[in-house]
Amino acid sequence: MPDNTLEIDRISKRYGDIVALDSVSFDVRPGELFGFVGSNGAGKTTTMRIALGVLAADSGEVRYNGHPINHETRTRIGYMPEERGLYPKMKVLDQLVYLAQLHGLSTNEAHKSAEEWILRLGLRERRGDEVQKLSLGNQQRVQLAAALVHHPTVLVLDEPFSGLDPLAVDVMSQVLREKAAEGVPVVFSSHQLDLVERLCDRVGIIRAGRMVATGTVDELTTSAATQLRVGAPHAPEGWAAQLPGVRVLSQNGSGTLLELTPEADDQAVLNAALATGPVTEFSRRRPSLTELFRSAVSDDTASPEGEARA
Ligand SMILES: Nc1ncnc2c1ncn2[C@@H]1O[C@H](COP(=O)(O)OP(=O)(O)OP(=O)(O)O)[C@@H](O)[C@H]1O
Repeated sequence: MPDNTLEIDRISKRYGDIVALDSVSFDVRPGELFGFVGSNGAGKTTTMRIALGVLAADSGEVRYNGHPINHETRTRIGYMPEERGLYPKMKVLDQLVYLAQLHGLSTNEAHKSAEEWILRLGLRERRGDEVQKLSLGNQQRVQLAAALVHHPTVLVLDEPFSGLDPLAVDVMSQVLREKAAEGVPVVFSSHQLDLVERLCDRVGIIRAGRMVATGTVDELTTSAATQLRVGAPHAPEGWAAQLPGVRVLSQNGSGTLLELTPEADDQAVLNAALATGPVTEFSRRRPSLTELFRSAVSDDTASPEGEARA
């Protein structure tokens, strides 16, 4: 798959007895924002470090533009490591210029790009400060600038939003959208699922080292079990419990929230509700990414590498 796609192809990694990754595969296409989500310890950082080439996989391959990642392609990746990787005693501008030059930019280009990102990320007042004297949020802005300063053609960002204030979240979101619009494949991990849902074109959910779902948020929520809210004020408790393919999620006051498998008959549910008296509400509701995530990471039957399922 050429055309600047980043391909993670069946990568596996063990740390001693711990299986950190078990045949993880997904693609990040040019111009796409891909959200990589999973619980603590699920394998996100390990995957991203392997994608960048700072950690070797036991098996599998990472390709960019159809070729295995090598030294040359590595310099074209903008990477934001989870553990952050700035020199604490170096000044912001000096640091960015140094990193840009390290990735092959000339002194002039490096200065120009560093100044541009300093302005863009609201760091003008801080450009002469040592990184260690900045607040954590500002250090993170510098870290983003460091990932972008050499004009990367791929972006791999490990939890770029953690610890940012709402304004910085907006700036970061805007920058990532712009990079994607320029045709850069962008993958980032995050625990902020509302943000991922809002921002990402596609999402991958990893659970205990295995991909359990990949797809657009729409695809994932459409293929998930449907939720149905039924307003039946006179319905006795447990009125829907025996209906085939139906699970009662909650019942209180006048409302019952049901989860329906694809085989369940919603008209049978409606008839059962009408048999109890008037029905004041009967509405389908798609689960949010957060709900989908909870069910994907807690569902023991989740099949690995399912496309558009959770
Ligand atoms: N250097 C290491 N040595 C041993 N085990 C490791 C090492 N690095 C990671 N692991 C283990 O590999 C698994 C995957 O860890 P990883 O850091 O990739 O998860 P993660 O999804 O990024 O988690 P988090 O959301 O907490 O950052 C975990 O069980 C972790 O304990």
